[in-house]
Amino acid sequence: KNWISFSHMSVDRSIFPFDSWLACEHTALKRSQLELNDDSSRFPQGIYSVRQTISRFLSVTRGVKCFPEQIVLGGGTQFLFYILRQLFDESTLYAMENPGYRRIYELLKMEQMRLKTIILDHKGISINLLRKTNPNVVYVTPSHQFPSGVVMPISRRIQLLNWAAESENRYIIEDDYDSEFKYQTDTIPSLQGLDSCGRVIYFGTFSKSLLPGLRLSYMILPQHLLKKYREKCSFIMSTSNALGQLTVQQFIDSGAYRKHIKHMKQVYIERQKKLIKHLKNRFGSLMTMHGANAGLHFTAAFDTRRTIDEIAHRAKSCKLELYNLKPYCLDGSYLYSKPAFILGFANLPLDKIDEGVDRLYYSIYQ
Ligand SMILES: Cc1ncc(COP(=O)(O)O)c(CN[C@H](CF)CCC(=O)O)c1O
Repeated sequence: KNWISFSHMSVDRSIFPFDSWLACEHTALKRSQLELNDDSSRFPQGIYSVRQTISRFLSVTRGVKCFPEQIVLGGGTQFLFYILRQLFDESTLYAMENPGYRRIYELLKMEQMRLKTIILDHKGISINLLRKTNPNVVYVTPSHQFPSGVVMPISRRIQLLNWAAESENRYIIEDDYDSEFKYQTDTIPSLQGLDSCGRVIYFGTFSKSLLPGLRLSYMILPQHLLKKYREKCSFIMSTSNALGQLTVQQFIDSGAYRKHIKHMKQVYIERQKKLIKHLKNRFGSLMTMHGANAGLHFTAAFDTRRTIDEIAHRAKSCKLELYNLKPYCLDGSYLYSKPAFILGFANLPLDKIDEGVDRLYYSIYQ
């Protein structure tokens, strides 16, 4: 039998419009030969006209307010984070959510940055603990907290912005990951769009809405950090390839992007609904779910005496690709009272859901 995947890592290539992507790449190649081979493609922030398209599209979809000049394109979120770090001095204290995005945690640790983790409550990062920790820079994922799936409500966003505005050297890094897919709640405006003091550094990526292999991500710097970036980092050449940038621009400007997101939402919402129905039928009160209001995964904790490792072993033996929350519990503390897992449905076709739930049941209870 074949593998069935609850992975949250990738998107479903079967619904990606490769034909229209190819047409956009063809147009980009024909139209933008200038940008492709002169030094504008090495511009550290990425091609200007691409940044104009992204700035327009973010203002419509996320209420982000920025000039193309404030956008820095890069080959991945981690790389942009690495660049951003150069703008702050060694004494900067960073804080991030726990559970949280381990790849950023490990990056800051590797750079020997001062780093504290802050646990969540049901509205996202705990404001009380944030005040106690008193960092200079706090990294949050408000759209669909990674990995717990909490959607940060407006009230908590305002509290966070007020915290940042209270003192000079305070910033919020808003990683707007997984912001394309909202279900029950309608779109909540970005922190960046609500910020009137220039304290929010906005991160975004095309890895979820297009393809992870594209490696095109972006950060938006407030004016005074942009000035510092240009003084310190403008010798670093662009790390996102020009053809990828120009193809994304064509894909967005032609309307194909909006159409693709709409299509993906329809497909994913149907899968999520069917998956949740089957899970509830099968597991009932043995399972508690969180974070299903948005994104391409939610989490589920199970009442069982089996350990996470035993469950992981059994899942593997029945060819079920299943990720648990242990790797995202930073600072070595497992934050859950029961075995908890990430249940992604981006790579789970409708006709595999039944079998997938059966294999999950086998892994945990049989
Ligand atoms: C919170 C968060 N911010 C950004 C990205 C995107 O980074 P990039 O493609 O480099 O732009 C991810 C990507 N997360 C992984 C892919 F889904 C899964 C988790 C894992 O890395 O283990 C992420 O979780």
